[in-house]
Order: sequence, then C-alpha cells, then structure tokens
Amino acid sequence: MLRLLCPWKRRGPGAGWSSLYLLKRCLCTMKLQSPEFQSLFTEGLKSLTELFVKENHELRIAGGAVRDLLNGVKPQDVDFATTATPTQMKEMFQSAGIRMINNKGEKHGTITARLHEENFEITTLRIDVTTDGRHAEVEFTTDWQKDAERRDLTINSMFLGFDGTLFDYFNGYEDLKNKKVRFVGHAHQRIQEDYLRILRYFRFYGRIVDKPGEHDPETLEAIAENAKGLAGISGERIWVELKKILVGNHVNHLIHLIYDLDVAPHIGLPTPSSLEEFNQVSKNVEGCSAKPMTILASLLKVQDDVTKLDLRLKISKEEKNLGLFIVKNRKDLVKASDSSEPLKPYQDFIIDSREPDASARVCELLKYQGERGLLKEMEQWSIPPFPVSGHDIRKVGISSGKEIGALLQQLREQWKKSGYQMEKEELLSYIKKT
Ligand SMILES: Nc1ccn([C@@H]2O[C@H](COP(=O)(O)OP(=O)(O)OP(=O)(O)O)[C@@H](O)[C@H]2O)c(=O)n1
Ligand SMILES: [Mg+2]
Repeated sequence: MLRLLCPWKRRGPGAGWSSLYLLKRCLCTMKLQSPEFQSLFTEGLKSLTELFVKENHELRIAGGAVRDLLNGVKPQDVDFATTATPTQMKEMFQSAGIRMINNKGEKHGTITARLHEENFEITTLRIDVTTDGRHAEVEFTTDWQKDAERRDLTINSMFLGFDGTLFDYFNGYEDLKNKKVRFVGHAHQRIQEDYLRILRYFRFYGRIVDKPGEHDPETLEAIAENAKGLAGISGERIWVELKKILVGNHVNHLIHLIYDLDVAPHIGLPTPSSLEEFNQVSKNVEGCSAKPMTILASLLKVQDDVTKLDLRLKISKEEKNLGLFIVKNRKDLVKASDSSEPLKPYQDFIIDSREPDASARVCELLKYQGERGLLKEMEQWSIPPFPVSGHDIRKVGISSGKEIGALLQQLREQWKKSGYQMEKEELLSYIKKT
C-alpha cells in the first residue's frame, strides 16, 4: 500500500556520470504501510529509532530490505543506514548503556548494537573513495544520495524511513515494478568496484524478472568486458552467489549467459563441449527443490571436474561428495526397466552403502534423472532394518568372527532378493540348512 507523498524533484549532475544525469531525474517519496513493514517494529527497533530521534541523527532502513518490503516480502535481515558517524554512534550507545558487539565492521562504518536481545547492524552513509574490485576505502558522508550512488543495482539503492517514506534516487521502485534489473549509473564502473556484482546481477535477474530474455545491451557488454575480474574474487563469495543463481528462477537462461559472456572460466566452471546435459537436467529438476550441486553436476563431466571446482570455490565436504556421487552414478544407477520394482536398484544401493546420507543423495540423483514418480516413492520409503545380527548367528553355534561376517553378508543378499521381506527366523533357518 503506497501513497505518493511528494512528487517530482530534480536531481543535479552526479559524480562521474554527469552526462546521463543532466536529464531530469525524479525522486518520488512514498509512504509504505504494509503488514511486513509493521512487523519489523519490535521493542528493540522502537527503542533504537527513539534514541536516534533524541540524538538528532537520521536513521533509515537501507538496500535489500527496502527492495523486499516493496515486493511484499518480509526481509531476512535488515540493514540500517545513518548520518551518524561510528564515533557518534559509539558515544550514543555507550551513554545509553546499550551493548555493542562484533567491532569488526567499524572500519567500514558498521556498528552492531544489541537491544532487547536483537542485533541491529547500522552503517554510516559512505562514499567508496577507492575500490580494487573487491574492497573499498570509504569516506563518511551525510548525503543519502551519495550513499545510494555507490550501491550496485537501482532496486538495491533505496532507503525507507520509519514513517514509511521511501527515498528512491534512481528509480529503483519503478524498476522493481517493471521487473528491470539495472545498475546504478554506469554498469562498467559499478562492476569494476566489485566484480562479484556480475553474479549479483544474474541472481537478482532470477529473483525479479518474470520472463527471461531481455537485458540492457550495455549491461551485457559491461559484464563480458569485466568477466575476468571475477578471477580475483574469493571462491567462497562466488559460491554463495552461484548457489543462489542455481536454485533461483531462469537458471537455464542465466547459465547460458554465464557461458556466452565468458564468465564461466573465471568462476571455476568447466567448459563442456555442449550444454545439452545441463539443458536436460535444468528441466528435470524444475519445481523439485534440487540442491545447487545437483544442478551444477550436469556441467561436470568427470569426477576430476568436481575436485577442480572444489579447489576454486571451496565447496563444503557434503557438496563435494554429492557432486562426486552424481557424476559417478548418473549413468549406471538407473531404474530397473524390466522389473515391477523400478526403485529396487536405488534401494539396494542405499542398503549396501550404509551411510546415513545415502538416501538423501539418491533422492538428488532421482531429481537429476527426472524420475519424479520414483522420487515420491523414495521419499516415502523408510530403510528397513536388517533383522539379523552377529549375536543371532553366534547363538546358532558359529563363533569365528570371519565366518560370522561372511554369513551376515550372504543373509543380507538373501534378504535383499526377498525385497527386504524375509524375517529373522526365516533367514537363520537358511544358515541351519547350509
Ligand atoms: N557487492 C555489493 C553488495 C551489496 N551492495 C549493497 O549492500 C546492500 C546489502 O547487501 P547484501 O545484504 O549482501 O544483499 P541484499 O541486496 O540485501 O540481498 P539479500 O536479500 O540476499 O541479503 C545491497 O542491497 C546493496 O545496496 C552493493 O552495492 N554491492
Ligand atoms: Mg541483505
């Protein structure tokens, strides 16, 4: 629910990109009153805003949280921006007896205050004076527009006052409504300040665009020209973004773009001879909540590709094992085509593997293979416990450990053949007969 408060306002030329902005710009401020917005007003936030009002410092919600609220989504985390410097904030919180935690962000202007058992990350408005494509040297400012100017995308460059007033210097709200992902000012410059923004562009494209395909040609050109800058970005940061792209909307379109614009080799993705397997798998997993690695595995040809990917992106052990498992088994571990029990090979695999996450991995493989019916069955199947133990075998008079082990293995095979139906007595009688 938005009400137009103050209509058009002119914006003067901005630093570095004046020619574009000699055109009249509009700053529309609006009032947001939505349940998601109201739900943010906890005891902690109320005390925080009162303190800033009392001390005459401006405080607003910034960036991604504003975007989410305007989209009718309650943000996962809320960042705050203020005109107060970190020193002013520290004095203010100290004299109000408010605890501050995690002082690592202070260099970049971020103070984390703890009120009513809630943490609030508050960052002083800033200009990025120098950037090296990863980090920035910052200078504090009290100019909201200057802070908006150094942000990546127009939809991420807005502020929201606590009375619901929207401060939107770069038409972010229009872009959000029109589902357009645009960089603030020149795409080249924004990307060169932080190359990770190339992947952020793709991620937000997946998040807000309804129908894939349209891009600003200048943006695509800037991405292609700067793609190699991603080579200097840490694997961990890349993996965080790439995972979100893989499980977001329009993954097929976006991964094709990542290859077409030559971004892929700079983020550790191999160059398969074709994207055929990926095209099939990205269709197979639609709506299945597949894990990022399940989709990514379709770009990896051999197990060595998983190892190389891990070296670059520092994926977790679990992710690596899933990748290795899919690449190894995707062609051989398939449904039994000539049987009334198509799921049996997968179930046998789980029983044999005896690893706690084997069934989760098999479910991911079924998603990869597009076996939706079998996936449903598998999700409802609980692993039957093998009914015979070493102790049971000892009780029928066999004491050699080696013999017990061999017998257990034989009985296990019998049990599997019976479709896990044979019970203890029946299995033990098989020993007695042999
Ligand atoms: N490389 C980046 C990262 C962040 N930002 C700015 O910092 C804000 C907060 O960043 P972050 O929390 O990382 O992303 P969000 O946009 O909030 O997205 P998410 O919902 O995933 O947290 C962004 O909205 C954007 O204004 C930026 O300009 N450039
Ligand atoms: Mg955020």
